[in-house]
Amino acid sequence: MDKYFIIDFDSTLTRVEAMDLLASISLQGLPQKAAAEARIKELTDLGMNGEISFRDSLKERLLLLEAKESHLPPLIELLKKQVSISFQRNKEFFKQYAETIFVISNGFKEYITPIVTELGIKEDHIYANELLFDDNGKVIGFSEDNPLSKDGGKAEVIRKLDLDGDIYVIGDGHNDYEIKAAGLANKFYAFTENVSREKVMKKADHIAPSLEEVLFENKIMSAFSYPKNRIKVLLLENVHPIGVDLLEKEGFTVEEYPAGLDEEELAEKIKGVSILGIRSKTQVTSKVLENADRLMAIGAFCIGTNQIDLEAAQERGVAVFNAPFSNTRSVVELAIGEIIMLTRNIFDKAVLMHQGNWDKSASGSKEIRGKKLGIIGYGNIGAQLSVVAESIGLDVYYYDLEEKLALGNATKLDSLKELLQTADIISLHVDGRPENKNVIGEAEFKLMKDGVIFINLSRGHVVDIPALKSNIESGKIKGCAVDVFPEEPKSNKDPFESELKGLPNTILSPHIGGSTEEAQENIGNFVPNRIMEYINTGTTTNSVNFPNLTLPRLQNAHRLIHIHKNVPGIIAKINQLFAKHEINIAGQYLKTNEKIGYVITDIDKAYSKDLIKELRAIDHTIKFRVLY
Ligand SMILES: NC(=O)C1=CN([C@@H]2O[C@H](COP(=O)(O)OP(=O)(O)OC[C@H]3O[C@@H](n4cnc5c(N)ncnc54)[C@H](O)[C@@H]3O)[C@@H](O)[C@H]2O)C=CC1
Ligand SMILES: O=C(O)CCC(=O)C(=O)O
Repeated sequence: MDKYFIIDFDSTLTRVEAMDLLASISLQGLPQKAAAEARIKELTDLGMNGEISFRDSLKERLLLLEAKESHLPPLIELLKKQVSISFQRNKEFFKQYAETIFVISNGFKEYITPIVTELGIKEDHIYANELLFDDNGKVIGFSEDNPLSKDGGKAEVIRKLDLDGDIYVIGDGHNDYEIKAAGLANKFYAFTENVSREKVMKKADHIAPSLEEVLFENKIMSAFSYPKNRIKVLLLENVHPIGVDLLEKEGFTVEEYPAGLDEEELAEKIKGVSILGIRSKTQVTSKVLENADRLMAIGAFCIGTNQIDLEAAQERGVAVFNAPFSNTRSVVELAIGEIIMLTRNIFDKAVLMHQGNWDKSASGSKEIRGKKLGIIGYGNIGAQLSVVAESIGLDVYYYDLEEKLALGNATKLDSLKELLQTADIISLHVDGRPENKNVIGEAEFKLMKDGVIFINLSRGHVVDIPALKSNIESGKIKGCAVDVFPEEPKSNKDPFESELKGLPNTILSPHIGGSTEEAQENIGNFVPNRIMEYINTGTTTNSVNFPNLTLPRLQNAHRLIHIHKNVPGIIAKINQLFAKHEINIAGQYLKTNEKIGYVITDIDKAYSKDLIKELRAIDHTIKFRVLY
């Protein structure tokens, strides 16, 4: 049985309403332009929602237009650039199915024909209204004999076509739904790539945010192996709008949530989600991952990834990406600011001022020049702090578990003990790995100099809080800044509880070391791009738990992505299957880590479904997907 596709033009095949564009051309320079354009838009929407008769709406709109034949060529040029993105992507579909695709529109043939024939749609498969012109080329009306100039016209055209097969209507308006309502179509797809009309969507059999959705539903090969709108993205903790926008523009279905979620909530919410975006608060535990039935990637919109069970994610074939440098500078600037504030007792003095007390004295206030800054954890933040601190006169010492290049004049120390005994100011920049729990506790505070300044902008659990509190109270620590806490509120609405509240010369901040507009914008750009590269090409550059592979763009081939446990012989098995199915390998890329193997194979276009089944069935396969 043949499948016929009836496609609407305005706001479906093109991203715009052609009449709106025509109005902006024909009314150019006329005093009534703004008012006429607004009324045309209003009439279009009323017509699309079925709230006024179509013929009335068309008549009134044409009258407002002041259009001439000479306005058509520029209109056509503009419309050519406005073909809907997913239609542009799927030109192959229009060529292959030319015999069964019809465009039926209440717009006008004069501009529709040049646009849709370019896509490969046959001229005699275009049904639309026709303009009438006077001798001077002015538009004076439309052919009223044409059924498409009145309500129910689309149904009438289809009835006359008498198509023998299943009929699928793709459109954004009420008049498209009417074809189904008249019993003339098997399915009505509400096409929402350009506009979403609530009333129309409610009546649709299926919502199609892109043409791929329709093609996928009908098992027709499309530009993407899987419609992007079926990829559900869950973004928690107020990810920057740039990030949300990028993922939406890619065609994914994005759900946002302003706060973090606890384990139970996330374990429920994660079902059906393909991409999860979090910041530092949300714990992605193995329990959450057990329920993650469709998860492909996690984006940590921050630096730290200790909140994610990276090993469990890896074992389930879920790639994790973060933004390793996007907020580094912001943390460093806060550390520098706090070092100066604490060394000068500004925080306590400011509190006194707000209470009406004037305490002008130099006692206990010092310059930072020449003071010894001890950095624990000389990674990206520690090293950047080292450079900036040195440039304003601090004498830098550092300790790291790993061998790190000393920048500038910084002095590397061989033990934590040595660093604690040396520094006047200690700033903690270790990562949040579990082994770092209470890396600074009572014993470590004891080793510090009396009157030390202590700063923790890394993770809350790396410092023993009761020990910190008693050392501030005793005066051993003269000034302290803490930005991160073992327990942090899930959202801005939840209360903040900590033993550190109310202590002298202690700056508490709500985990905002990386919260600058610049950093959040950087992160909002960086992480979605890594995720999209992974989804679209398989590239894992910058993944924190997957073998890093940078792949070439896929050209005229299928890309098969196989993630498996790293046991001997898997590659041999994969390649035996290609040989058995006489598949030509265009390129193969492999990388492993301790736990998993990541193999990408580009093959010629043709392959059988059996090959895919057999590849999936190889023992120790974790995940498999096809890209084209
Ligand atoms: N407060 C905030 O808003 C922010 C906090 N952070 C935290 O800062 C941490 C550090 O960030 P980066 O410097 O970019 O990470 P990084 O991974 O580049 O550096 C961490 C360094 O700490 C070292 N290290 C780990 N444990 C250690 C230990 N026990 N003793 C000595 N050295 C140790 C590592 O070898 C590494 O060189 C992040 O993991 C994150 O938890 C990051 C950004 C913003
Ligand atoms: O801004 C955030 O949510 C987290 C910042 C942070 O701690 C990080 O980048 O690791």
